[in-house]
Amino acid sequence: MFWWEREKETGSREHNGSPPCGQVRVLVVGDAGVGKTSLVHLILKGSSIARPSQTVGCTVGVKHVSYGSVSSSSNSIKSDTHRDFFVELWDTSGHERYKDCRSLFYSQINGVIFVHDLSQRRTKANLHKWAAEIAANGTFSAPLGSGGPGGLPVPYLVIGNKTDISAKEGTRVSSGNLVDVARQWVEKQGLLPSSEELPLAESFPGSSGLLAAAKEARFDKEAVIKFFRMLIRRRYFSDELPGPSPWSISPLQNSLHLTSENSSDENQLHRRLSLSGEGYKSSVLPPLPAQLNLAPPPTLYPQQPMSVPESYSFHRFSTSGLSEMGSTKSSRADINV
Ligand SMILES: Nc1nc2c(ncn2[C@@H]2O[C@H](COP(=O)(O)OP(=O)(O)OP(=O)(O)O)[C@@H](O)[C@H]2O)c(=O)[nH]1
Repeated sequence: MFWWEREKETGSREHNGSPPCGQVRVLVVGDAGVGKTSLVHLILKGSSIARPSQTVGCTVGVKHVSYGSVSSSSNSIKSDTHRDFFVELWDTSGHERYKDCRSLFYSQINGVIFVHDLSQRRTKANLHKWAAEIAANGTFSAPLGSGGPGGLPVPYLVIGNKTDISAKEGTRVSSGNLVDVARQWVEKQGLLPSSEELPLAESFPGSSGLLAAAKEARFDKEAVIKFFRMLIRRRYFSDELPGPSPWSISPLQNSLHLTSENSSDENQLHRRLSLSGEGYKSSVLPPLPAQLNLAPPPTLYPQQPMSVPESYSFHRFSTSGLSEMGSTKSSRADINV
């Protein structure tokens, strides 16, 4: 099954009377039960989901993200411009059952969010397989000049979930994954019908990581939004980048927890712009530089491939390096939501 979900808060709203003027597509992948659907819900709604059902195939959610820039005219007078964009979040099922068909959803990808369960080390190691699968079977929009993990040619973000049950790693096992194992066993026996309803949520300890994160506002929303904006910039504004990307800085600074690295104009931009797009006040705006020669697709489908010459070294928006992605060591560098 495949359906389209729009963000309720902003999806039906057209800021400033203008529809969003482009979109980027982000795949959300990881093993079954790591919390992809929960994460996407948190990103879209800003709240936790109590009992997510297992994703069947793929679910697409859409978030509005505003992107702006400070442009300089020839007479050195600066003007602010900003636009709304769709960020499509393609939440793909991590279940083995969909392995053969899920590459259907690996189409025109701008970026990838990898999710793993901090209490289940193998889910982090498996991210390499996910990266390789996507790299081998996907098509990409605005690809990087060189490949990342598994040859993945687009920026990615790694998110470690279930911090609440990973605290005593090694001494405690995620009950959620025990349930998953049980579910897989039951399915293999042919005992579980297509409804796939097992009471996953009820098996967890009282506080869930995402739930707690949502309640305590610990969710690093800004880092995620920054990732989305970076993808928007790459796709639609790449000709605004005169030199190396602000992300292509020394590896030591490649941390999602570091905001100091973002002393670029993009960070100032974040301060100026509302994350949710609220306060979007400007009237009719001139075309953005990249749009002068790029026609954004009028609808979400089909997304047109775009070739962007990558003459700069691009930083992957992840603090987990290739090797670490396959390692079992948990890293402070991941966003732990
Ligand atoms: N303890 C705990 N449980 C969580 C957390 N996040 C999600 N869960 C639970 O983990 C289970 C699986 O979450 P989902 O979001 O459906 O996982 P998924 O990765 O989308 O799973 P698939 O659709 O099967 O690929 C659900 O019962 C969630 O309530 C968390 O941070 N902590």
